[in-house]
Amino acid sequence: MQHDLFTSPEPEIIIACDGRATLYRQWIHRDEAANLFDSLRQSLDWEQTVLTMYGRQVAIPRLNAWYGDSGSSYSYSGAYFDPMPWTAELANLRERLQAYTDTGFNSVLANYYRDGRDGVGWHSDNETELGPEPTIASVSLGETRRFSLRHSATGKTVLVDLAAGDLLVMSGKLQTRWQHQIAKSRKELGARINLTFRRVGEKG
Ligand SMILES: O=C(O)CCC(=O)C(=O)O
Ligand SMILES: [Fe+2]
Repeated sequence: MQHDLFTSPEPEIIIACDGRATLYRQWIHRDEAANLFDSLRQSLDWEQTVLTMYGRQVAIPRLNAWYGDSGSSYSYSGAYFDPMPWTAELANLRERLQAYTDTGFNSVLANYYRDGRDGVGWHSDNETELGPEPTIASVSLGETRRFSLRHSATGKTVLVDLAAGDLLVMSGKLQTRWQHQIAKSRKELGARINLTFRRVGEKG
């Protein structure tokens, strides 16, 4: 059974004001996290998204892939994604996350940071399709990277290093009151995969 591949760590409350961020360190056991990283790196259909910004074509500094139920299409910084059907591994993770967080997820955005030069700039996951107070479950695999959260009104910043197997659950008003990023780094860093499970509303 898959059950012993997952742990039940004590939650660490990262943010409890103007939204919630809760960290479950090593939610996936180290060995299993390493296997999953290798497998997803090879099996997911990684794409280079190119956005049009101020009339120029800009390749975002990471690869990504979008999986989900059919109908859960999603726009992200002006790019449209139609999800690919769930792979067995992603479907299995979704099942575990749904049971663990008591939330329904219909899609997952996978990000692949090849090295320290890849990252994601300050943003909120506040697209209307996600609804006003989305619960987003973020699973990290591979290299440890620093995740920063910044409170929009006060500028208060909270830093958390996300390591292989860690689960971060963001909910409540977090996506309206806070922004987050994975800063680029000058350090020699290995590759990292992050999976953000989301619930996207059906579009009319
Ligand atoms: O890589 C991460 O930990 C965060 C990714 C993220 O913020 C996003 O996909 O919206
Ligand atoms: Fe995000």
